[in-house]
Amino acid sequence: MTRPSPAPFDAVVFDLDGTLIDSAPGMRAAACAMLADLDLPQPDLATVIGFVGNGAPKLVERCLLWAGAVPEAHPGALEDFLDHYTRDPLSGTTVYDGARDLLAALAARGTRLGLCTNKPEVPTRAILDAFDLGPFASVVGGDTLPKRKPDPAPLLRVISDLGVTAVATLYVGDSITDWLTARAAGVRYVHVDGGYQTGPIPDFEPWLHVANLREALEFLYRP
Ligand SMILES: O=C(O)COP(=O)(O)O
Ligand SMILES: [Mg+2]
Repeated sequence: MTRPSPAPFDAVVFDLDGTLIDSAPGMRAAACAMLADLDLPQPDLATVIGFVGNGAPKLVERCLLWAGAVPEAHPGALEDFLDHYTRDPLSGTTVYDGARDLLAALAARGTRLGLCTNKPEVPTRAILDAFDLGPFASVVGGDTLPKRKPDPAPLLRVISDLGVTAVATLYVGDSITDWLTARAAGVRYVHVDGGYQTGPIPDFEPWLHVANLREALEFLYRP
C-alpha cells in the first residue's frame, strides 16, 4: 500500500463493477445469452473481464467483434443483452470481502457516500438493493447522463448531489476508466487491486493504492 499523508475528506464515491462487487460472471452470462441468440460463439470469463469498464454498449460491441461479427449488423444486440442482464442481475454476482464493513465504517464517521458506475442504472439499483450496499446519497449509472466515465460529468454530478466539493472527495475504483475520470474531475483517486484492470495504466498517480477493500478500510477509517 502506498500511504499518502492523511488528509481530510467529506465524501467517498465508489465505482461498482470490480470495486464493490464481482459481477463479471453475471455480465458474461448475459453476453453469452445475447451471442447465443445470434448463433455466435461465446467468450470465456477472462475475455469478458477484458471487455468491462466502458459500459454496456462497449461491452456488447467488444463481444460482437470478438465473435467475428460486425456490430452495425446487429443493432438489437445491446437491447437483447440488457434484457438478459436486467432480468437477472444478481446471479453470478458477489460482494467483495470488506465492502460492507468499509461502507458502514465511513457512514458511521459521517462521510457522505456516492456511487458512480458505468453499469446501467436499473440493474445497478437492483444490485444495491438486493445486496444491501450503501447508504448512497447519490447513484449515477452509465446511462443516467448523456456522457459516461471517463468523462468527468457523472462523478461531478454525484459530488454536486452530495453537496460537497471535488477536493473534499475521494473516488474509489478498479480501472483506468476510474483513474481518468477522477483525474479529469480533480478528485483524489483510490485504486483497489483485484478488479478488472488487465494491464498497466500509463501516467498512473493514484492518491492511495491498496490491495483490497480491507486495506482501504484500514487507511481511510479514523474513528
Ligand atoms: O459496466 C461497466 O462497463 C463497468 O462498470 P463500473 O464502472 O462499475 O466498473
Ligand atoms: Mg469498475
